Amino acid sequence: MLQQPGKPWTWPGRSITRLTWRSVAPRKITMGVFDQMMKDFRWMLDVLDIALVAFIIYRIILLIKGTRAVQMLIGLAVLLVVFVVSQLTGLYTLQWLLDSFLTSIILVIVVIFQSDIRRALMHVGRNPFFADVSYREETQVIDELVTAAVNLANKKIGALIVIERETGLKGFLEVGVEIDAKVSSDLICAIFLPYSPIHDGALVLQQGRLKKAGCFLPLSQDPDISKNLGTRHRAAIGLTEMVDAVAIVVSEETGKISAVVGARMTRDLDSTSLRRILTRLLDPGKKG
Ligand SMILES: Nc1ncnc2c1ncn2[C@@H]1O[C@H](COP(=O)(O)OP(=O)(O)OP(=O)(O)O)[C@@H](O)[C@H]1O
Repeated sequence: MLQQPGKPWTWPGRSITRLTWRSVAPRKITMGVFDQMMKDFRWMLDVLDIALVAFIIYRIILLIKGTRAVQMLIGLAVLLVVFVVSQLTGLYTLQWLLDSFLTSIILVIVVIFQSDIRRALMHVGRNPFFADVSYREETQVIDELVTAAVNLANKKIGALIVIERETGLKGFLEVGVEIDAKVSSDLICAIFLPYSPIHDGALVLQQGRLKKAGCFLPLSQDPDISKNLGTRHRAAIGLTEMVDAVAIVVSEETGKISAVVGARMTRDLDSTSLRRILTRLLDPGKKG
């Protein structure tokens, strides 16, 4: 572009005025048509907008149903009601206090619900457990897991078995020992025998196979967990707070079998109830 003293900016051979008029005029017409279209179909966008927000709220409710997050949400709702009441009644100090708290509410929500948010975001990277396995093999895997858990429980041998579902477990497998074997109850029992060098830690299943043993999982920091539960159970809860995996825990102390998913533990299972839970959660026959 060139500029001579006292003259407008020019592109070689054209003045800016002409260039601007030519380019803007058709754009004005296009914008007019676009605006009109947006006005005509506004109701459609409104319906889409409401449907999307309803869907997001529905998914959030499904995600937090039955978790600690519900109690915290109720707590936040109570604070909101107190804030409105303090505004209506003119309780200025209380109003100021709650106002300062509620202005940073987004930050508070992110901190309180960090594990739920992490779990929801991780859901995006889908990686179904039975992606490359036939239906017959799928039910066989569940049978082998149930047999192993029952055998270990009968002998009061402690075990922690983690089954990956849609969320990848790669980040938790760094310290484990590679196995990559077909799922067999005998092999699972052998891994957890007290003299086995890899009996400590968790056995992890991925894509229908025994992938790694001796894996170290994050321990839950939840203060509400019963004091009777030690680190094996806490590790199962800790992992499932973060990912959608299923954990089977066999207690060395009591010989009881538990299944943990979404940080919720179902205790004292027998072979029938464990099979039912695994069949529901792993959903054999359904491909992702
Ligand atoms: N962070 C962890 N990740 C994986 N496995 C763990 C972890 N912490 C402990 N374990 C396993 O749990 C075992 C200790 O279990 P502990 O007795 O503390 O727990 P527990 O929940 O009381 O189980 P149990 O009822 O079997 O005694 C360890 O030997 C180890 O195999």
